Amino acid sequence: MRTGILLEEAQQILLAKVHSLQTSCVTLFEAVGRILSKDIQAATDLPPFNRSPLDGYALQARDTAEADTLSPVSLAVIEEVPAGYMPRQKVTAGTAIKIMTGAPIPEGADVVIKYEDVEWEQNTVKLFHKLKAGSNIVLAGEDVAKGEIIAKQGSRLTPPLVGVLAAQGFAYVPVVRKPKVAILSTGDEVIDPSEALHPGKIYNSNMHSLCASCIALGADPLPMGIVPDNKQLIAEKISHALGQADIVITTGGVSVGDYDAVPDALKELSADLLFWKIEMKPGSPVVAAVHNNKLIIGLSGNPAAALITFDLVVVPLIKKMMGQDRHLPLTVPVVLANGFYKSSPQRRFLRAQLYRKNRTVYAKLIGEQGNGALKSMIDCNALIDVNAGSGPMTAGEHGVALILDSSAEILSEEAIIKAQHQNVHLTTKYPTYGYCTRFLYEADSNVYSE
Ligand SMILES: Nc1nc2c(c(=O)[nH]1)N[C@H]1C(S)=C(S)[C@@H](COP(=O)(O)OP(=O)(O)OC[C@H]3O[C@@H](n4cnc5c(N)ncnc54)[C@H](O)[C@@H]3O)O[C@H]1N2
Ligand code: MOO
Repeated sequence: MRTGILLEEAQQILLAKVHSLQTSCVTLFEAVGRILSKDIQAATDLPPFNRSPLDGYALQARDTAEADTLSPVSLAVIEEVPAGYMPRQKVTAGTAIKIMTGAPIPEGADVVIKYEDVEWEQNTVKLFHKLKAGSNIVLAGEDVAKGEIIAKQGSRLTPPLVGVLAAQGFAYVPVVRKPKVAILSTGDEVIDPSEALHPGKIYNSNMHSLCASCIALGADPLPMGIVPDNKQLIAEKISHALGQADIVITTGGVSVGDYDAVPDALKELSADLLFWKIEMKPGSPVVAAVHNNKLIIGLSGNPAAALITFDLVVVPLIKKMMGQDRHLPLTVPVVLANGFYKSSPQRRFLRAQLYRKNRTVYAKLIGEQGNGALKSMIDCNALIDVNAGSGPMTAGEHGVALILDSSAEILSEEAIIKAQHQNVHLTTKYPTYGYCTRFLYEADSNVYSE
C-alpha cells in the first residue's frame, strides 16, 4: 500500500475509480441544484410569437408620417386583442387594433403605441407623433432562438435556468442521480448530540458537518451512526453501508494509535487498500480503499481536518459522480492580509477568508488553525496552500488559495474565473445555489490595516 502521497496524486487515484452516475428525470420543482445529464436545446422560440410589450394600439408606422400635435392622425380601431388570444383581423392602412401587453402583434402592424401617448374615443384613436416602424414589438426568438443550446451537460440547475426550461415547455429535466454518501463516525468517545454529555465523551460533529456538506453539494447523505473503536464492528458497519451507498466515508480511527481501527477494519473486509496518509496538514492520515467497486475513505476524526479533507479529497469524487465538469477546487492567486508566525515543515492548508480590495484578492487567515478547531471553519471559504518547508509568513506575501465550495454558499465557476482573470467586482445573486459573494467582497476599509 502507498503511504505519504501527494494530495494531487491521491485525488487522481480516487477520481479514476468513480464515474458519473445514471440519469433520471425530475420535475422542475425538484430540479434546482441538480446537475444536467444532457445538453438542453431550445424546443421553441422565446417569445414564441411577435408580441406587444405594452397596453396600446398596433398600427402601421407609415400612417403616422404626417402626424403632429396640431394635426393628429385618426385611425379606425377594428378589434381588441387581449393576451392569450390571436387577432382575427389584419391591420391595413388607416386602421389600428387595440392590443394588451403580451398579446400577439396582428398581421400588417409594424408598431405599437401605448395608451398614454394617444387619445381615443369609441372606435377611433388619435396619434400626435410620427412613429418608427418596429418600435415596441418584441420579436419571436428575441430571448431564446429555437435550436440554440440553452445549457450544457454538467451545468448546475439554477433558479433562472429552471425558469428558462419552464418557458420552453419542459416539465421534466434530465439530471444525474444524486450520489448516496454514507457517513460513519467511529470512536468510543463519540456520542450523539441528543445524548447527555458524560466526562471524556464528545459530541459527534463530523457526522453533521459532513452530511451538511453533502446536502449543500447536491448529494444524498446516508448517516450511518457511531461505531466504537472495534475493527470487527467497523468492518460490519462499512459492509452494511457499502450495500446502500455509492461511496462510504468514515471519520476517526485512522492514525497510528492503539485504538485506530479503521485501516484494520478495511483489511478485515479484504478491501483493496489504495493508500494511507497524504502529505498535508491538517488531515494527513486519510486511508482509501476499494471494495466491490466502491470507494471507502477514512478521514481523520479531528473535526476541521475531517471537513478540510472532505473538501479536498471527497468533494471532487462527489462532483464527478454527479456529472459535473470541474471536480477539483479552483485556485486564486492571493495576497496575505495577515501573517502566520509558524513554520510549515509539511505542506499545510491554512483556513482563510477571501475578499477583494483595489483589484487584488486578499486572503485573511482566520481563527484557530489547530486540527481539532472547528469554529474557525465557519467563516473559512478558502485554504491557503503553504508549501512544505516554508518559514513563517508575513502580511503582503503572495500565495495561492483553494476555494472551498462544499459550504452552503457557493461562488459560480464563472464568477471565480472572472475574479481570477479580470478582477471583476461580483454582486450577490442566489446565496443558496451559487453566485454568492460572501467570499469575495469589496472590503470595508476597517477590516484590516494595510
Ligand atoms: N502518535 C501519533 N499520534 C497521532 C498522529 C501521529 O502521526 N502519531 N497523528 C495525529 C493526527 S495528525 C491526527 S489528524 C489524528 C488522527 O486521528 P484519528 O483519525 O485516528 O482520529 P481520532 O483519534 O479518532 O480522533 C481525533 C480527534 O477527533 C475527535 N473526534 C473523532 N471523531 C469525532 C466526531 N465524529 N466528532 C467530533 N470529534 C471527533 C476525537 O475525539 C479526537 O479528539 O491523530 C493524531 N495522533
Ligand atoms: O493530520 Mo492531523 O494534522 O491532526 O489532522
